Amino acid sequence: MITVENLSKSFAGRNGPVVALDGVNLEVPAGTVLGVVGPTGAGKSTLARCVALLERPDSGAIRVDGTDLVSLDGTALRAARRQIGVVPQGDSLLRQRTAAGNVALPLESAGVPGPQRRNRVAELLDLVGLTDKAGSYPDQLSGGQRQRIAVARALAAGPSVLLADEPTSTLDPDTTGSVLTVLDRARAELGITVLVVTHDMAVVRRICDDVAVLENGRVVEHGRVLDLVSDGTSRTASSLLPAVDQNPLAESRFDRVADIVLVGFAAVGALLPEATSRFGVELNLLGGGLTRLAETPVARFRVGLTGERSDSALEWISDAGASVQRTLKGPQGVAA
Ligand SMILES: Nc1ncnc2c1ncn2[C@@H]1O[C@H](COP(=O)(O)OP(=O)(O)OP(=O)(O)O)[C@@H](O)[C@H]1O
Repeated sequence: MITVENLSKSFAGRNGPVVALDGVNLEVPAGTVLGVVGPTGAGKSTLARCVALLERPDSGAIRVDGTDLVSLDGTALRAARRQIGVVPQGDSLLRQRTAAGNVALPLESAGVPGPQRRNRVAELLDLVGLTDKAGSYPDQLSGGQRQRIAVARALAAGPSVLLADEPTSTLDPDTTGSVLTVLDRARAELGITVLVVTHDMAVVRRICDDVAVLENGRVVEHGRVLDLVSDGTSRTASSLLPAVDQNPLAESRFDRVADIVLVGFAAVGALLPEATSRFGVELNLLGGGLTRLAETPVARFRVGLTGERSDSALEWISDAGASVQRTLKGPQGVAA
């Protein structure tokens, strides 16, 4: 479990201090993945560097399993660092070492004896699916394979927390998938707590349980991904859900127009037709579609309803477990 309490950090800038983090509070439950997103300069990397103990915050606390890392120094700090594996931004492997040699590095530094080290490296290469690349040099690996080796190296010392700063930013969508699978396996098979900094909402969609949005050094939204997508006021929701094209002309033909979000719904296909027959309304799909958030199917549809009992139909859909967000009330276009 990682807890960040009131964390602040400024840097000296040409025109005075630059506030990178301004009273950040976050919690990452043990064995979950938190995605930290936000625009360029929001403070994401600074947060990751502070949690990795590569940067000292000006104030605040960073607790890993209850211990405040900020208050540590000397031997205690070195021991705490071993609890935190870091996948740095960009290409970070040593060119003159093989894949196995890169993974072995932290074990060599920790003085782990040869036979034990070899076993551990073999386990880690297996975890990231690159056993057959043990003897390859970084230049002989693809970008995605290099990142998977960087993840294996970050896991070598047996950390309880893994930090990954933009682990997929230089990769194409296919290769991104293989790196995300490895991060997901680290959480699922080793029970590691993962904090991943990213610009890419596909990373959040694929592996994150929770998401935190940083802007100007502050957390402006934080919560479970599956809760946020059902929250009509969430700014993260629209970038995670299937897009809906705006079509005011088509929408104006209906008595009611609503966005309906269904999370983990096995009967997505059945709910809307049932509302139609129960309430005698005409219900038309105007846009949206299906996606997956990690393993959970999620749908967002924009629907247009015509008929006297349109409101009752929407209420019934909501009672059945969907999030119903009214976007238009009546053909005159008065917002609800
Ligand atoms: N070492 C430093 N010295 C001076 N200013 C810094 C330093 N590191 C970060 N900053 C400033 O702190 C702010 C936050 O930077 P940070 O790199 O944490 O943002 P970010 O959200 O990770 O951005 P990006 O998405 O571009 O990586 C920015 O204004 C940045 O210029």
